[in-house]
Amino acid sequence: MNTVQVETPGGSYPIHIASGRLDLLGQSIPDDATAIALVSNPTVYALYGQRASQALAKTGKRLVHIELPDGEAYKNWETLNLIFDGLLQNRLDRKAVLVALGGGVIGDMGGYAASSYMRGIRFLQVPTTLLAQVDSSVGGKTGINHPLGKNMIGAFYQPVAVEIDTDVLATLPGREVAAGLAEVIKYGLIIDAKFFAWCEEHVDALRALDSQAITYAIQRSCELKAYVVSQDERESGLRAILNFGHTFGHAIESGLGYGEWLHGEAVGCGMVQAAELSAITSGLSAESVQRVRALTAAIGCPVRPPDLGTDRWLELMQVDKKTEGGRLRFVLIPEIGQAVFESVPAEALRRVLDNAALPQE
Ligand SMILES: NC(=O)c1ccc[n+]([C@@H]2O[C@H](COP(=O)([O-])OP(=O)(O)OC[C@H]3O[C@@H](n4cnc5c(N)ncnc54)[C@H](O)[C@@H]3O)[C@@H](O)[C@H]2O)c1
Ligand SMILES: O=C(O)C(=O)C[C@@H](O)[C@H](O)[C@H](O)COP(=O)(O)O
Ligand SMILES: [Zn+2]
Repeated sequence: MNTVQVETPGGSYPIHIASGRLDLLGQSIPDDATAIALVSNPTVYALYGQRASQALAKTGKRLVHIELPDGEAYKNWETLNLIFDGLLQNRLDRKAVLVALGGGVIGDMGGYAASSYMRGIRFLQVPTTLLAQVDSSVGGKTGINHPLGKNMIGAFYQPVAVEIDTDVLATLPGREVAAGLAEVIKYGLIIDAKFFAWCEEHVDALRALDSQAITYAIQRSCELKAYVVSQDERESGLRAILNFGHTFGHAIESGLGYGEWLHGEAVGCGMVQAAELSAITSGLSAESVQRVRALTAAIGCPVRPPDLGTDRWLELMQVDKKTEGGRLRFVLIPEIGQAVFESVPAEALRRVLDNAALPQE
């Protein structure tokens, strides 16, 4: 088993990465827990609910299951309330532990519910998508979407542990694998050029979920994310680099309606746009932009942005949480493996967005 440790003011916890972790979930439930709420959706529960329940039942604690509808379109207030309904109807107290079993949608909503139920109960992240294993389960960003903007309501709230069972990726659709790989290559682009080059070399193995390659990619991603969030839990500086490609990506997600493009697909395309912007404003070479575009396409993500129209793009991006005093700010990469956080001249941004309006080839 590989273990990566996260150390933040809001909590320190292990990320366990191995085959078969699902059968050992009970080990991560604190001894003084009074009950366990297993939160998942019908897709994940049908595949892994029984195994997770059996492992949790070994603690001897009362176990209740709370089922949420599946999909990004349901990452909202109404669904969040279903979690509170389930916790209250089952009379779970302050010493209960919430277990989020699923992808990033379940993890973000489960974590946010845990942050505010009775002003905070403990929670365990059990990520079952590649994206959730390499990114969303780590670092304590929790929350829901608003029709006017992505992840607009939420809290920083750290789990007690992250349990990553690499076996569960076997049932993941190819499109979801591609979406997860987008966040993997993001780490290479912002902080580890050697890892980016490794991803280029191993792209076929990664797409095929080759066990050695994917386990290394998960571990390296978790190490890099743990390093960043341990430095800056609440995004007062460094952590913003994890948002590379997201100003464009979140605009795609909310502009098209949540769920049409997967989060990882939108981020993949957004990283290509952010690389183009970096070439105009921050000296990224044309060859490096081409490497970003080629690897994004090779993992199976779209590289051609949807034509939202430049004005609509600008309106959608304005909602970004990094905006200060109406001024948009971007994570840019002067070279692969290095990131800076800056505002850009309006003209440079327009050039990138106007490109998004070119006719399809
Ligand atoms: N908190 C963070 O730091 C952070 C980071 C990145 C992304 N996010 C958020 O995460 C969400 C995206 O997460 P996601 O990509 O995991 O999407 P998701 O949670 O919607 O899961 C994708 C699909 O895969 C299914 N699924 C899950 N595990 C499966 C498995 N093992 N086999 C088969 N199907 C499975 C799900 O039911 C769902 O239909 C977005 O809302 C995004 O904003 C948060
Ligand atoms: O953990 C972070 O910090 C990130 O930015 C990771 C992103 O991949 C993730 O999509 C996150 O949810 C975006 O956060 P937001 O604050 O831009 O909504
Ligand atoms: Zn993301």
